[in-house]
Parts: sequence; C-alpha cells; structure tokens
Amino acid sequence: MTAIRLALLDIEGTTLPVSFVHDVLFPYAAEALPGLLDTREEDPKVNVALEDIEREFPGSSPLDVLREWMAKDVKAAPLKTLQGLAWDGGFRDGTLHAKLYPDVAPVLKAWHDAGLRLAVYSSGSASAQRLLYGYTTEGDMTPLFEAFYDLDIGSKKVAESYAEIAGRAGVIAGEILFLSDIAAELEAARDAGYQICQLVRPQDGTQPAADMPHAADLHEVSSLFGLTGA
Ligand SMILES: CSCCC(=O)C(=O)COP(=O)(O)O
Ligand SMILES: [Mg+2]
Repeated sequence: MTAIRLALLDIEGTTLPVSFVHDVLFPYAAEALPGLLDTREEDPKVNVALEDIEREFPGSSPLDVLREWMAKDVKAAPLKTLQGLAWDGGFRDGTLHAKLYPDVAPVLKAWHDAGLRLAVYSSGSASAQRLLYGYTTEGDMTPLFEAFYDLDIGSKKVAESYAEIAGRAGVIAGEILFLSDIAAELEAARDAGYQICQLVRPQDGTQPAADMPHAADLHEVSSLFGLTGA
C-alpha cells in the first residue's frame, strides 16, 4: 500500500453526526435566513447567492427554495453560502459549538503530530468549515488543517474535483486518503486514484458499500491504513 501523505476529510457523517447538522445547524440557519436575506443590499455574497437561485428558479420565492433544499439536504452552493453566513453569528456568540464524534479530535491531533497533512472537503462553504472547526467543544481545531475545500472546487461526486485538489495540494493522488460516509463521493475519489475509506457510523445509520474499505471511527482508519492513531 502506498504511504499516505494527506488525509482529506468530509464533515457530515464522517467527523460530525448527521443529527447535529439536521437538528442543530439547519434549524438555526432556517431561523436566521429571513433576516439575512434582508441584508441583500449590503452583502455581495448574499446578492450572488440570490441571483444564482433566481437564475435556476426564475420568479420563485428564494426562501421557499432554500427551505426545500434544506428539507431534502440538497448540497446546493447558494444554500451552503447562505447557511455559512447564518451560522457565523451563532458560532461567534457561543450559541453554537460543533460537537464532533469523540474519536475525531484525539485522532486528528495524533495524525497531525505524526506529520500527516490534513485537509477538509465538504459541501459546507469553506468559511462555514472554518467556523465549525474553529468553535468545537474541543476548542479551535483549524490549525490542524492546511486547506478547506468546498463546492467551488466542483461536485464531490466527480473525479475531476479530486484531481483538482491533488494538484492544489501538490500530492500525487495515490498518496491521499479520502474519508467520507457517501459511497458516490468515495467512488469519484477512487476514480481519481485516491485511497479511500468509508466511515460507517452506527449513529448515522450509514450503509456500508459493498466494494470499499470501511471503518466505524477514525481509530479503525488508523489501524486499517497503518497511520499513527490515538
Ligand atoms: C460546515 S459544513 C456543515 C454541514 C453542511 O451543511 C454540509 O452540507 C456538510 O456536507 P458534507 O459534504 O460535509 O457531507
Ligand atoms: Mg458526508
């Protein structure tokens, strides 16, 4: 097995329970979104997101589109931008704290201390990723990561996105390990030449894919791939 130099991590269902996203983060955003849209005039990011929605759904109520996307957990870039802006105040004023899976902080610290490079690739916007890892119940974990990749790279379900990340990181694909709960994302990363492992978290009810390595937590990933784990 080729030595792994970089671990690329998904968030929801991999390092953070799906229930935290759906029961804590989404309701917070849903409550904050109407007020946020009122700032349209002042915030260019809000403006761009609303223009994207209008282009895709001409004449629709943006709030209705956003609510439907959230109900279906659609990973749409305008929604992810606006959710990130909505969460910003909540993380900064202490209302929100990311409660990661308990294995995540110790194992990521051990990997980082052992010299393994770490990066995030999530549908959540890069600024939301920084907030989430900046305000965890374990403290600020952002210094562990060298990069935060989001949908600006491209869809998580196409191989080209993973090739792009490998190029930006300057690491050959075979030396990158991608960790996610979603089989289609892992297949795309494998098509790009990455090593992969599916996180099958019992709490999330993830179904193991037939033809790929899987692990119940990051300790098991360490054992499977010969990484230094806590
Ligand atoms: C800062 S990410 C918050 C969770 C979220 O909104 C999301 O879409 C996560 O998707 P992932 O690609 O990490 O499964
Ligand atoms: Mg996920």
